[in-house]
Amino acid sequence: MQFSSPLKSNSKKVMLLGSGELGREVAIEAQRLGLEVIAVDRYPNAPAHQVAHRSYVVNMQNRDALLEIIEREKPDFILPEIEALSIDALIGAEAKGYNVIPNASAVQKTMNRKNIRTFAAETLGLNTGAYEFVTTEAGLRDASERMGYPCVVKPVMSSSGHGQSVLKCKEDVSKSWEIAKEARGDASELIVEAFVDFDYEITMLTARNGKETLFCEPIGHEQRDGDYVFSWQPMQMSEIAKKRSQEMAKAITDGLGGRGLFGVELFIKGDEVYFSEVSPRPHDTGMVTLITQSQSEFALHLRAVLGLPLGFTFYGEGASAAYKSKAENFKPTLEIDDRLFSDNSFIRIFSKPDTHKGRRLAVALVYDKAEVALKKSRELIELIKDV
Ligand SMILES: Nc1ncnc2c1ncn2[C@@H]1O[C@H](COP(=O)(O)OP(=O)(O)OP(=O)(O)O)[C@@H](O)[C@H]1O
Ligand SMILES: NCC(=O)N[C@@H]1O[C@H](COP(=O)([O-])[O-])[C@@H](O)[C@H]1O
Ligand SMILES: [Mg+2]
Repeated sequence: MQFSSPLKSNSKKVMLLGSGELGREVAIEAQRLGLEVIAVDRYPNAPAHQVAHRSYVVNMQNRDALLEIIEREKPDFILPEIEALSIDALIGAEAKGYNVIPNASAVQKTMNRKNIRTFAAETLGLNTGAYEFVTTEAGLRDASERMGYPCVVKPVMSSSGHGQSVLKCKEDVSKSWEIAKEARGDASELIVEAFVDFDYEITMLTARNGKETLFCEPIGHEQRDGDYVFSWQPMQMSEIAKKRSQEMAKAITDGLGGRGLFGVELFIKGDEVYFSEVSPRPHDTGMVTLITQSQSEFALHLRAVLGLPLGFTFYGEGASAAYKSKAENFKPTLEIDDRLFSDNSFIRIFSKPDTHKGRRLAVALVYDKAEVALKKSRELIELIKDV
């Protein structure tokens, strides 16, 4: 394959739609391969804006605004980095011959929990917990009665736990309805899921380059309020659960098609595997691969997109811990203890231009036996403070 220099008439261009911490790592890997990087997001000075050749600020849910930037830049690859995008723009771009990663239909399915759940469970026949969709508070009340308590309520379009709640009893219905409404606006739907009492949950990073499918070692993770706080790799699993997880990851990624890396989220109970959801792009819990693999999930994403070989070396076990802001701040400043800068631990700061309570600002990475690394990352993350 030929690799040109950026900013030339024959440059290869990648356009990131979403320029957060995950996009920033993709942008850095793209720069390393001589690609020209265009970073788009809804606010200025987003993390990937700061390392791209050019950046744009636009309402990415506006079809015309997004298509205008695509037509102006004519990227070789369009890499969706978040879910909240105008799908009409992506379908339109694909129809005009643009290469949307992994493809517009996969983006459309995965951005909406109803689409991906019915595709996985009903079209592909993958094992999931019970689920129903509702559009009214009365519908939610009835569905949760049928489902039993606890059950999990989520807007069909949301991520990082926004609008999500666990319904523990009948009396929680109104509260859950309100929580979901705040995050979803008023036009959408909710999924009511039976609570899966799993032993542990994993992300199976799965890359497809058009010729082969490659799996990373399973990543274990811990979530709080629907958002990741700790992840470690590898997650110790029985051989049978690991094999079933890979089979499920293969089935869902084959079903979605296209090239790129996917984060397949699975719940494991004993040897039983439940499909939860899938990101058609690098996954936040996969930031641990920045320290465990010769080719991180971000590097593998680009290799897959470009159709390059997917090999990599697993350097060794490790863990990651997300640092979330404690307060609103227009000048985010972190006080980080020297103990984070050790032989086998370090920190990546995302450089977000402003922050609010709960916004993820940095990740601590520890290279050690997974159990030890996780314990250490729990301690180290406490040594960071908002100033
Ligand atoms: N049906 C369920 N039973 C038990 N736990 C659940 C269920 N659904 C979600 N959870 C828990 O909540 C977490 C977040 O759920 P989910 O992945 O669906 O939300 P999300 O907002 O898409 O998160 P992200 O964007 O960070 O992946 C899961 O990783 C899991 O820990
Ligand atoms: N689980 C999805 C996920 O981790 N997405 C990552 O968070 C950014 C948004 O952060 P922000 O809300 O702080 O702008 C996204 O741009 C992406 O990098
Ligand atoms: Mg998830």
